[in-house]
Amino acid sequence: MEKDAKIYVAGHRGMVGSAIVRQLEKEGYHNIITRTHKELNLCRQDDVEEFFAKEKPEYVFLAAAKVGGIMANSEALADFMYENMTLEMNVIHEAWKNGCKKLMFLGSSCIYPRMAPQPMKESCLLTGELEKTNEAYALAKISGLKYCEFLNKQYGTDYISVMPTNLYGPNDNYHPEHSHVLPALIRRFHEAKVAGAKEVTCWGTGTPLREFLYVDDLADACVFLMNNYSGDETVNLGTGKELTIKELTELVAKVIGYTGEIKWDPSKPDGTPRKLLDVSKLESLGWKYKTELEDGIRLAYDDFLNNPMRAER
Ligand SMILES: NC(=O)C1=CN([C@@H]2O[C@H](COP(=O)(O)OP(=O)(O)OC[C@H]3O[C@@H](n4cnc5c(N)ncnc54)[C@H](OP(=O)(O)O)[C@@H]3O)[C@@H](O)[C@H]2O)C=CC1
Ligand SMILES: C[C@H]1O[C@H](OP(=O)(O)OP(=O)(O)OC[C@H]2O[C@@H](n3cnc4c(=O)[nH]c(N)nc43)[C@H](O)[C@@H]2O)[C@@H](O)[C@@H](O)C1=O
Repeated sequence: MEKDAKIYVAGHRGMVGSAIVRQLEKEGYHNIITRTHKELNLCRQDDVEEFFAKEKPEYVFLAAAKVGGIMANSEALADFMYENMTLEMNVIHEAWKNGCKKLMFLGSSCIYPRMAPQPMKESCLLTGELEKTNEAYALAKISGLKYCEFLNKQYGTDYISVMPTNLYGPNDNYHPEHSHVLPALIRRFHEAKVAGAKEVTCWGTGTPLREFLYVDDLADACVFLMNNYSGDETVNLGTGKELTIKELTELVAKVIGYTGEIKWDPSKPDGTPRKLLDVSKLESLGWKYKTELEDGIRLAYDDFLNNPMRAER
């Protein structure tokens, strides 16, 4: 991307979109265009058509999506499918119709089969059944990835997709029920510490394994790949390291300084038992994460403390 290229970051007020804007600005890109959800609802085809025809961005980072943790996903399967499928088709299609040179579509590691061999390689896509708690979201993300691939094949575009592991960091969603596990734990342990609570209850059994990438590292990887990768196959974005949810709760409690007991509520879903990305393709392209999990949790906790409004979203 040329430093004065017109770059549209969709979803710039979200955790990932805001990190991509920060990274682009840090690297000297100065012609970034954005629209809030209120200004442009990406599910509305006519509005998206009008926006692209007028603005004609040269590059697009598609980081807008309906996003949520395990409960949000499993309780609203229809909404997660409809909104994600609609908005990504609208954006990718209009980008192509209006001559966008390169587009990056962001998916998620939940696109891979529930029982995929671990660590999961990009090539295991569509080789088995999906995890039921996020089946709708995964199907929408697989469709977006495939639409990019099919445009490349049929029309010779250079549209790429990346599949990040579980992310966390500044501008995360700290909603107590709808968020992902890391922001949920930051909020719950902080509130327990402030209230002097003797115990905190977390969801599921604590046995599932997860991998976490700090969002500023993710944004660095996205800009790097936009400049250094072309291809139909997606690229996994992660650290290649995992821990159990129980170990994660202990780490968050340590960072926050909560010393009470941690209990488990097995009536809440565990989700996929293990979800570790094979990051050898990413590393062979020349990129590796920088932020270790404990350091990243400290940074995320600072963000939580300094952005009280964010905690209420
Ligand atoms: N968070 C994570 O752990 C992971 C995220 N990802 C991917 O990263 C991307 C961004 O996620 P993240 O930043 O966490 O999510 P956020 O919820 O923080 O941000 C999503 C953004 O998209 C906007 N948006 C949603 N629907 C629409 C719409 N119809 N029209 C216009 N804007 C819309 C939201 O605006 P508003 O808030 O106003 O609705 C918000 O700014 C997604 O593609 C997601 O799949 C992948 C793996 C893990
Ligand atoms: C990014 C990814 O995110 C989702 O998949 P997930 O990894 O299962 O998501 P999660 O972060 O919500 O949970 C991870 C684990 O943590 C446990 N857990 C404990 N206590 C809390 C808790 O308080 N909140 C939450 N949310 N989980 C908790 C929880 O029971 C589970 O075992 C999908 O949306 C999927 O579509 C997707 O892309």
